[in-house]
Amino acid sequence: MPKSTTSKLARAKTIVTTVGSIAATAMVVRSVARDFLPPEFQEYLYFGFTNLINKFSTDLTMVIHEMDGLNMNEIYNATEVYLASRISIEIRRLKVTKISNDKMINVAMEIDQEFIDTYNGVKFKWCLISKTSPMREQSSNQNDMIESRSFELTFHQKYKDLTLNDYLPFILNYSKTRKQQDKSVKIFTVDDSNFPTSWTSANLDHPSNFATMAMDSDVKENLIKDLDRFVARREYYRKIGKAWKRGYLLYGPPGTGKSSLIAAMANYLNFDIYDLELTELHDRDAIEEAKALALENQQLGNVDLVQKMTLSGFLNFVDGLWSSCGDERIIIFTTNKKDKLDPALLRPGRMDVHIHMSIDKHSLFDKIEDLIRDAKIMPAEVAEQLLKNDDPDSALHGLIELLVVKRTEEEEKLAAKGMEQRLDDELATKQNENNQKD
Ligand SMILES: Nc1ncnc2c1ncn2[C@@H]1O[C@H](COP(=O)(O)OP(=O)(O)OP(=O)(O)O)[C@@H](O)[C@H]1O
Repeated sequence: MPKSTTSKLARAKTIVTTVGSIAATAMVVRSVARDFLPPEFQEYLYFGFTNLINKFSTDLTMVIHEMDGLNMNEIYNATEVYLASRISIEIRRLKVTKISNDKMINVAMEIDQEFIDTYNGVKFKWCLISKTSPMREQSSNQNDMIESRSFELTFHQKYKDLTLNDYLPFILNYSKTRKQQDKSVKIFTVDDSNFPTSWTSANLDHPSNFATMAMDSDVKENLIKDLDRFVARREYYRKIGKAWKRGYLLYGPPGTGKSSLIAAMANYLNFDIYDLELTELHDRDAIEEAKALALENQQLGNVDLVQKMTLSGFLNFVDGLWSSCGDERIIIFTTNKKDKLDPALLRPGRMDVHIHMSIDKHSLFDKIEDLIRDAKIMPAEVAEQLLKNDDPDSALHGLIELLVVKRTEEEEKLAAKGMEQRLDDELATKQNENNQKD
């Protein structure tokens, strides 16, 4: 190897070793300082050190604190979610958690770990920092400490606009979509037994989905298309200046699947349900509070319609829900008696899609009813035949064929019996005649 190359390599090796040992020393100093120095002095050292480095650096660091006063910082939460999905094997320490309703194990960055993310070809360095300081105001005990966490985001200062206008909004959007995908669907009901009225929640865990719903296949297909169109149209609603909301009315006799369809829609969209039974809200205050709660939280609301409220009171209630700003909301009204509702309620804008949940019979049911009366068949044989085919029409046609066979067999049996009887009768008559002759 030429001498110059060897010396260059040696120099590079020295630089790498030096940088490595400086980094290692900094880590050791940082943890020793945390263990032995008072927090105020740690802070002083930390800022002195970062100021010194900043004088020579072209980097910019943004600090994203977990809390802004008493409020959670949305960017901090979003960053946690985003980094959890991006952190790779380069990270040596990870935080692993699972809270009871979570579907999966959550992995997150641990304190003092660093991660380099690349976005649009630009490198962004993330580090999770934790600081403790005495709880002076809130606690009487001088030794009580409070922990505050923050992410530090470091990048070349020329990318400040890209970071604020593209990278951070991208992280916010990503985390929102991710949370939506990972969460369990919940059902919230109003608890007005206490004051103030509040929502109580439970996991929906309803097995209903579009595959299990027995309803007209065209109506089902149109409903799925309508929901898909609605959730994809955020920008469209904004452009035309309309609140991003859609109203559905499910009507039909009790037990025809209205509640099941709501569960199927919630499971399909992964939306929470806020269930408002207006009969259970007895006084005006409770209704007003339920409305306020719905405005804050509602994503997919089910309102059971009753006739107890005045029309103007009800319109006020519905329009209040509609006029709230915020993200996508679907409100589903259910009733057993659509004809009793005022047309003002039914107009598009309040209830955009009307779905009749009925006990309509399949066109082949009458034929089956006729055949089954005459055919001698056991219920287990009917069930066995229906299970042979997934397609309802083919399954019913199969059953009809089986019933025809059974009926023919029965007719043949009866005919044979009839013939036997006739022969017996004829024989008996002949014997009688012979006896009389004798
Ligand atoms: N069309 C349907 N498809 C699938 N299951 C149905 C259907 N209709 C009724 N069911 C079944 O019948 C039961 C009662 O249905 P559901 O509670 O959804 O009816 P509903 O119309 O909401 O009744 P109500 O008006 O009394 O609240 C559920 O367990 C559901 O599984």
